[in-house]
Amino acid sequence: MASAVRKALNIALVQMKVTANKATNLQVAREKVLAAGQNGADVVVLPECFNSPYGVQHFEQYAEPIEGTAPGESIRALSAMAKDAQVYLVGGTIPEVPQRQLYNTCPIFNRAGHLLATHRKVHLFDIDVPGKMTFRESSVLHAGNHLTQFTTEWGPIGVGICYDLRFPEMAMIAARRGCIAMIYPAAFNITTGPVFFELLQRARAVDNLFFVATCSPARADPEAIRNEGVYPAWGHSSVVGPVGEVIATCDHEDTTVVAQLDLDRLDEARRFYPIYQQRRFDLYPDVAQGL
Ligand SMILES: NC(=O)CC(=O)C(=O)O
Repeated sequence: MASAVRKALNIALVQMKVTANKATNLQVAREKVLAAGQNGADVVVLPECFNSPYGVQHFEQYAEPIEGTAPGESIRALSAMAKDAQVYLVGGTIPEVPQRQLYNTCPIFNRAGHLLATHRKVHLFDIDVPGKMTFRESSVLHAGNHLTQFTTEWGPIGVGICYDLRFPEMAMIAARRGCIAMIYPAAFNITTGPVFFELLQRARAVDNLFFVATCSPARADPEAIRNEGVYPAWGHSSVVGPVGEVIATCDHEDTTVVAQLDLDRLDEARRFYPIYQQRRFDLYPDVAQGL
């Protein structure tokens, strides 16, 4: 008898504290990914910049190659974690240096530890909110040039990184290519996080009637933020369902958020609100490009 297709997948978001010590970050990530796998996770997500502090002054020092014959230590460690935990691993992001140019890149592994895909942050985080938050990723990073999806037994899943969440086109194209979810390793901050983070996740979910999951670093200690200029991550890693409902979330502490993505929820939302059939691409053909 053919085995029934499972209609739900378990996801775990590892909101870990990131330090200046790469080896410690890799070890902490490993422990948490293995624990998530033991607790039944199918897909585990790490935060944006999980192996290095988040800041343009740090990227070069922590950067590694991802693809090719000599991947860096973070990639070897992530591959082993995915294999040992038997999970799909959306491996947060690391600063990537394929040759001379730097990227902020998310590597994605299957349960055997094979690299399935990489997503290079497409929209770089360049903002200036005077006196609160100035960040200019483009001063050292190059932008990625492709949209990313990977295949699972539940359906394809799209991947973006943090600032990519602000661009609805990316999630919409993923949805129209059949994705059941978008996953974003992210590091919003205490200026933009309270205003935008949940709102953007709920917007992307309800725009497309699919799941959205984000994974942030935990917030550093207040003294390190005040005295050493450490990036003040917002935290609040979350899973949002197809009608914009927050299924699981947290504050800014070191924790793992778990949730079930029940595909019946997605089918039901699309039955109740048939926007996929009702779109009028004849009136907005420029948005129809990109498939
Ligand atoms: N860190 C980011 O890429 C994005 C962010 O913090 C924001 O959009 O706000």
